[in-house]
Amino acid sequence: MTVSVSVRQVVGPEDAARRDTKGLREGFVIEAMFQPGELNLTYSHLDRMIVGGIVPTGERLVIDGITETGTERFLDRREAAIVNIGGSGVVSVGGRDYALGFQEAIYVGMGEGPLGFTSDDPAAPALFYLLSAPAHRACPTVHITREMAKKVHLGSAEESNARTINQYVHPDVCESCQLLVGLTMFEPGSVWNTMPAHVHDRRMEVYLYFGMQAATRIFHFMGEPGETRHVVLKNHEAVLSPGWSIHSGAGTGRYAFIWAMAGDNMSFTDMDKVPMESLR
Ligand SMILES: O=C(O)C(=O)C[C@H](O)C(=O)CO
Ligand SMILES: [Zn+2]
Repeated sequence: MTVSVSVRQVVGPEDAARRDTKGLREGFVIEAMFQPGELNLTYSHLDRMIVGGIVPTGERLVIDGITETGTERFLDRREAAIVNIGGSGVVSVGGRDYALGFQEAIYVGMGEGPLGFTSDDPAAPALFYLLSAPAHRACPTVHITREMAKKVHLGSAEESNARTINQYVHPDVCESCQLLVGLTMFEPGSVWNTMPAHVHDRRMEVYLYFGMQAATRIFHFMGEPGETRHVVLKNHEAVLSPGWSIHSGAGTGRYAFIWAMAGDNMSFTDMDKVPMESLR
């Protein structure tokens, strides 16, 4: 079993504004993360967030150590959150097993590990989405159910953006050092996320779009408010968002997404709203 790790360097706003579609995708989009039997990680230099897709279909997949962190064990100086967006499965943390159903999550504190991943049914495998950021203290490992998530209702049918933000890793749900993770779901017919748009230079963010039909596409908007660009994303593609970039999308059909942030604070509402007149 191999853990594949690709590294993404930081792209600045002037560079991003000059890139063509291919260049934007190379800098920001994470494709083909979820592959049967594979454990694929992307190490982003945006707040050193690691983003991964893990699909166990046979032997247990394990993350113990990766050379990119320069530590003996993966979580020696990191925390992690794992959300299951597939069939039921088990995440083992230092030998303790946690059964994770669809849209259940686990927060894993610094110093824990190794992390093991199995699916209950290899024909309907678990799809484990992993996020990990540097940590400075050991917070307790917590199994987070859908019911435990803090719910925030936003938007309206008139604005095509009625949605519920489920906050999984959030100070009101469980302790963490800098990770914030949640899952946003839409009312039928609502297609817009995060519009009006915002930026938060204090925290990077990464979106994973999922729950889509094969032909559904997300037009994901990024860039500085006065220099917006878009990338077209399909099911299970993720997009990195630096602090200077808006991160908003519209889907051609039903979808949901997982957002995750790391940076200087854990205040979800600390965001700079972008007036519509500023968008170009
Ligand atoms: O639907 C939304 O709006 C979101 O989910 C927004 C993200 O949570 C976000 O951008 C937090 O900063
Ligand atoms: Zn945001």
